Amino acid sequence: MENMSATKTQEEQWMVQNQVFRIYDLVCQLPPHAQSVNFELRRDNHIEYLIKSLKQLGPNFAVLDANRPWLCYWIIHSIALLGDCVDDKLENDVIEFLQRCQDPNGGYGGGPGQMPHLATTYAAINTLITVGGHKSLSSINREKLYDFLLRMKDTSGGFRMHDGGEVDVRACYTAISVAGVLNILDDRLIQNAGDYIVSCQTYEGGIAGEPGSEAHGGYTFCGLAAMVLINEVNRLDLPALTNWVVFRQGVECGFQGRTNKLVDGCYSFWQGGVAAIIQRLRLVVSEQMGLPNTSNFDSRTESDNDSSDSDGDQSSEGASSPANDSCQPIQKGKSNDSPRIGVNNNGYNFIRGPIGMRPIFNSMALQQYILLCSQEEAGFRDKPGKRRDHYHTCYVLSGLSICQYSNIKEADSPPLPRDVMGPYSNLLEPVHPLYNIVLDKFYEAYEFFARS
Ligand SMILES: CC(C)=CCC/C(C)=C/CC/C(C)=C/COP(=O)(O)OP(=O)(O)O
Ligand SMILES: [Zn+2]
Repeated sequence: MENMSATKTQEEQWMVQNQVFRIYDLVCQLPPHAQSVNFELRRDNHIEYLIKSLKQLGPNFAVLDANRPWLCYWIIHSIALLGDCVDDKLENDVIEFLQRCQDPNGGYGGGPGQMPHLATTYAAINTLITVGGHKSLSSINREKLYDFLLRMKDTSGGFRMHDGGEVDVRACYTAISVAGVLNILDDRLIQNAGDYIVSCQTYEGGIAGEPGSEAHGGYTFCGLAAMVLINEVNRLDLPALTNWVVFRQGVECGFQGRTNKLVDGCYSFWQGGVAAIIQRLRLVVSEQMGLPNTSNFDSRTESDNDSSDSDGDQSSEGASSPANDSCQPIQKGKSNDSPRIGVNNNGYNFIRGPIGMRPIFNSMALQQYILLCSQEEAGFRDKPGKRRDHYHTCYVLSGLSICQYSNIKEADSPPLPRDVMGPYSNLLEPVHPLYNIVLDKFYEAYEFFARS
């Protein structure tokens, strides 16, 4: 990768970007007639739709034949985001069904007896963690899963989706994500994975599925989250990535997945999640831009009227910093020789530390798109004119949660009412942005797998 040492041009670029967002804030301000618009989240309807869907599927979850663990994840995660859970019988059905998808040699297939696949493995693990409890968490055969992950490891450093399958950034993320959350991530799995992901960052700044392809929000999320989990995020060109993602929010207020394409509700998470991760990487971003760490590019304007949000947290961003895990000296494109201290921290410090940066996207505008354009009477969709589905319900709700918590400065602090579009009762559960698992469930799994 070309030498990206900080130049004035980059600083200028950043300032232009901020300026664009000032203008964007104005454009997206609600017009006077919008006072009467109903921004309420139809929580009860969504829960009813989701639980009904799960019940209708029966204990075999028999639709989308090769994607049944995904269906479990989309529905169970959505219900958890909405602050609810399913009854014991349904929970049990889910655990036992996923048990039947678990391959004797590790990993989960799309249905019972199907070949294990990294995507359905990720969906199954995230579902079981979201269900939580001893039966669910102990149903995962971590030893065999580790063997499966190692078998999927490719000589390039990346991973294959399944035996004989394609190598891409999705595979890197799903492998690293499940290994991280189950506390089985080690140097053998990590080896050269960063090289592969770095080779997928494009001239636009986003990350593509494979080297030479087009940058896309889905893959950018996967690549960035994986690089944080393996402590190598400083090898990505983060100013370029930031620049790319901020310009993916369209005039419709939703996000697009790639340049010149239409906005779509599901990118509220894929791109919104990227933004949420970058907000926790302030030290690395400022180092890469050649700005002093005391640079105050997250300060609020006076009109925000929040003096507690001055830069007084600078020192606390040290040892316990979320960015600390990833903040070795910058070696873009190069492998880090230093030991990976904290690699088995698995995203815990990342989420616990203070958040160093204000949102880099227009969170209120995205919430408007979600509540007015993506929300149906029950369930969520890509855009008006499209039909609701469980995938969009899951990722639109995940994106809404990201928006609502995008202005908090500390994990566990509740958002201010002014940062939640519509009534405060719209507030969802927070998610861990590296895994897209509801935070409480992540903590439960973190403790469970730290012990076992
Ligand atoms: C964890 C995991 C498995 C992540 C998957 C990430 C993800 C959503 C990747 C997107 C793949 C892709 C190129 C979609 C383009 O679809 P399109 O051409 O229909 O849409 P577009 O016009 O919006 O680009
Ligand atoms: Zn979509």
